[in-house]
Amino acid sequence: MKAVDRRGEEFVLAYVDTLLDLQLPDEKEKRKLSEDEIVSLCSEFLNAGTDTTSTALQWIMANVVKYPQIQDKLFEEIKGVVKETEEDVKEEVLHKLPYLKAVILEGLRRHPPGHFVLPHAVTQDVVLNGHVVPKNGTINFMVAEMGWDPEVWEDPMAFKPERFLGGGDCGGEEEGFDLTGSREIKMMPFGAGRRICPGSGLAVLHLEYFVANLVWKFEWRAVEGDDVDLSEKQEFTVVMKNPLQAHLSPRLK
Ligand code: HEM
Repeated sequence: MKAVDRRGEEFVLAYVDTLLDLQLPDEKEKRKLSEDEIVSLCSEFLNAGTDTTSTALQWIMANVVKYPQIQDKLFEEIKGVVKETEEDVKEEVLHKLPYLKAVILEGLRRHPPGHFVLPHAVTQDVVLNGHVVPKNGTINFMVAEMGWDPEVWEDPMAFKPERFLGGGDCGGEEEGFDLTGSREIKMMPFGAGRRICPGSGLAVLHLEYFVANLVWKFEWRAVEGDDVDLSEKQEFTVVMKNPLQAHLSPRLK
């Protein structure tokens, strides 16, 4: 846990350092950022980083509870690389858990916390599929719809982590699935291009780390008579309309 915390802390400090060095681009206004501006950027940064990650975590755990065979497979995979007496799944072993990575990617595809990115503007008139987008026009991207496109994804509304293991929709890409969209865009839960989420690496690390440890330490079961409901509700992010309820039993003796 400490190692992951430290990575988060280093990341935030590096971001604040960047802000302190930042010069506003307007020649007339060239100056360092004020204290208020830094506070507001830090607050934006913390908001952008916490609600998104915790929402994604809840959606992923909801599917882990709804589909016990996915949870069993995850547990078996972790058991293959972590000693039974070991209390934590350490950050260093996460790269040996491809099924865990597939579960996280499937969670971000099926339940992206943001169904849109932040508003963008075009810098010149653009014609897209016969439609003119005028200079300075605001545009956005339907992130969720991209991940649910039946022309790209087979049985898109099903939660099937296997599709990221090669041979499926993602066809065994050797370098792993391209979440940044630099090779091609099949889904973009973090956006794409110059304004892509700067916290995506940290977010995926957190999700892998938390899901691995939650499954390693506890057996998660649905509350009797309560089928996990995957209905959505729009808040700051798209959250579970009926938040996840589960019975947890410690696995470690
Ligand atoms: C699962 C977790 C997360 C998701 C799904 C997510 C998603 C996104 C998306 C879609 C954008 C907008 C990209 C665009 O407009 O093209 C964004 C921007 C941003 N995210 Fe994340 N994010 C997550 C976690 C984080 C974390 C952990 C941090 C920081 C620690 C963070 C910091 C930011 C910041 C500062 C921006 C604004 C970037 C800019 O405007 O240039 N995000 N994020």
